[in-house]
Amino acid sequence: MINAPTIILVGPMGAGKTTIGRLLSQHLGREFFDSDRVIEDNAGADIPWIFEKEGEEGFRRRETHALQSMLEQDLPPVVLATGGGIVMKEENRELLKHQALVVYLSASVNQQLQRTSKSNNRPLLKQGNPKDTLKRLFAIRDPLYREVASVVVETDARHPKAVANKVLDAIKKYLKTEA
Ligand SMILES: Nc1ncnc2c1ncn2[C@@H]1O[C@H](COP(=O)(O)OP(=O)(O)OP(=O)(O)O)[C@@H](O)[C@H]1O
Ligand SMILES: O=C(O)C1=C[C@@H](O)[C@@H](O)[C@H](O)C1
Ligand SMILES: [Mg+2]
Repeated sequence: MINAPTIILVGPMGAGKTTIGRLLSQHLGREFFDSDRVIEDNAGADIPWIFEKEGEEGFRRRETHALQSMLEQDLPPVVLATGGGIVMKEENRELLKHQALVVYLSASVNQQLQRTSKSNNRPLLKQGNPKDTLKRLFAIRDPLYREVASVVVETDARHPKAVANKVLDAIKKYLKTEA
């Protein structure tokens, strides 16, 4: 068991934040949350519906609200997976940097493309060519993920369990250097 604050996973669509977050929470005996699910539960609607009715701007407002309310609650430390665009707002980045231990799960654009190709629930990948979109988002967001993260873990060509173990090792190493 490790004595870490709330662990927040950031990274692009298909990096595996939801998948790895769930594995980490099981390993650590912590509760698991996913900001995308919290937004959907609060809205009583799914993400494609929110994008359609309220635009990306409406979704981002809901995302900030979900992040704030998760971090403001006096919960024991949890594992929180976030949506790929959480780093786009400066106020979110400030919350992430100061209120949690942030792990950036990185993945190449080809790997992101492969992992997102089977599902239909990411509205940003429904407009135009998904590979071009992922490339464009990567160029904007990679520096922002790095800005907020204490730990960066590369996920390409690794089984989810191997990624989760790598994250745990990286967190332990980080906490030792911080002590
Ligand atoms: N390390 C991995 N190896 C193989 N497949 C993976 C790995 N990590 C995740 N996947 C698969 O990739 C798909 C996307 O993963 P996941 O939903 O966890 O990504 P995400 O980062 O949460 O994306 P989003 O930002 O859209 O929420 C899932 O089908 C998952 O099973
Ligand atoms: O990368 C993004 O901007 C997004 C990623 C998903 O997790 C969802 O939060 C939503 O589809 C937007
Ligand atoms: Mg997810």
